[in-house]
This record gives sequence, C-alpha cells and structure tokens, in this order.
Amino acid sequence: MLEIENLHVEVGGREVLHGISLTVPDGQTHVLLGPNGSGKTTLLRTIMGFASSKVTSGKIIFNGVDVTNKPVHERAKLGMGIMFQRPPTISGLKLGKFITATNNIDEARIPIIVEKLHMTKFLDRDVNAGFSGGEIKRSEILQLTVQNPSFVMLDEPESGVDVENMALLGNAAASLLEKEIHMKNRTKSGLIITHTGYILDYLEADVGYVLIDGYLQCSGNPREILKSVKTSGYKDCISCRK
Ligand SMILES: Nc1ncnc2c1ncn2[C@@H]1O[C@H](COP(=O)(O)OP(=O)(O)OP(=O)(O)O)[C@@H](O)[C@H]1O
Repeated sequence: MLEIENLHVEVGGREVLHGISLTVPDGQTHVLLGPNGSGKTTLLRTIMGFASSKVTSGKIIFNGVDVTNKPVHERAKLGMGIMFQRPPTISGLKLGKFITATNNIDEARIPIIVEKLHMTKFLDRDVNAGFSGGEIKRSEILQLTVQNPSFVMLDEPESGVDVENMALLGNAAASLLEKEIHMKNRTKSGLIITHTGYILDYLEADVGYVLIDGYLQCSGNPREILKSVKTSGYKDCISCRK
C-alpha cells in the first residue's frame, strides 16, 4: 500500500530524515520507535504531505500513485489519514459538524461510534477547545474513524491517556485497522508511533522500526524490539549505528 524510497526531508532548513526506505503492504500495521527528536513525527507528517516537511529527494508511492508532491487534501482523498500527537484547536468549528462534513462511513454508524467513544457531549463544542489530553485522543480517533482512511497513521496514541481511555482508543484503532478480519482480506494498513507499546495490547503489529537521528536503524518483530528497548534503552541501536 505504501512505499517510501530513499526519502530525504528538511524541516526548518535542516535535514531531519536521511534516506528513509520502507514498505507497508496491504493489511499490515507497522510501528515506529525511537528516541525523542529522532524524526518520527516528521516522517508521518511528510507521508501526509504537510508543507513544513520539504522532501529534497526520494519518493512516496501510495497504492501505485506517486504522491510525493501532492498536497494534504489530495492524499486524504486517496485514503490517507493521521491522528496527531498535538492537534490544533479549531475555534468556530463544532466537532459534530466536523465529523458530519468529513464522513466516509454509513451515517447510521456515527451515533454508535460517538457513544462508544463517550464523545456525545463534545459534539457541540469547538474541535479540541479545552479538551483534556485523553478527550483530545478520543476526538482524534473519532474523526479518523468517520474519515475511514485506508492508510491509518497514529502519532503516539497513548500519550496522556488513562487505562480506561486506552482501552477505548486501542479497540477503536483495532477496529479502524480491521484487525478482526484476516490480513489478506483487510483493506487497511497502518503506521503507528509508540514509545510505550501499550497500543500493542489491543492490536497486533507486523513490523517494528527504530528511527535514530533520522536514520531507520533496524526493523524486526515489534514486540522483540520493544522488549529490547525497555530493557536497555536505545543505546544498543545507537552503538549499532556507529
Ligand atoms: N519547524 C521546525 N523547525 C526546526 N526544527 C524542527 C521543526 N519541526 C521539527 N523540528 C526538529 O526536527 C527533529 C525531529 O522532530 P520530530 O518531532 O519529528 O521528532 P520525534 O521523533 O517525533 O520526537 P518525539 O518522540 O519527541 O515526539 C527535532 O529535532 C525537532 O526539533
């Protein structure tokens, strides 16, 4: 579904990603780990097409289409969606109106999903205005669920989320990624940034990567990578790079 070829990206006049290549096949979910500031969010924002990320060389191919120079809204139309780490507040736009405008699912399902995510009382509030950390994450996964993208990017879905909200969020993400059906029948794929790996309690991931200083250092079984990082931090990955 997604192929990234030798991607070099500058942010604020400095190269942050130095030749990233990866492929996420149909039906698979990959996770991205790495220390703070290593370029994980930049990679997701570049895939989504935000102008702040300047691609200086390399390609992003989505379902066979070269999207490297396409704007965000065209990538969204093609089926890409992102859950932000720190989404903006949108003053003057009610959440209820927003999800109706961006809806790509059977309308009858919306109230059920809203209820499941405990978001009913937020529908008449401006998007993210005064929402708590956990409420923002539920709002984000609600927006993504109704947008119904085929390529789902989640940027640190766990941060600031309590145990009960984590279950709501994790189950919603699993459902969005069609984890209840066999991989070969899925129409969805995903790329998830995680520091803690809590999201893996709710959905299986197929491949994990470690990004260090803008280089994809290694890839492999996500749980094994996470275990190693939890035991010895990123020092082995860093020494591996030197
Ligand atoms: N607009 C900008 N101008 C200058 N530098 C930037 C800008 N945006 C991001 N950066 C820098 O790019 C680097 C990568 O940032 P990024 O947010 O991608 O890291 P990350 O791996 O997602 O970190 P974290 O785990 O802390 O969220 C950081 O050093 C950051 O300060």
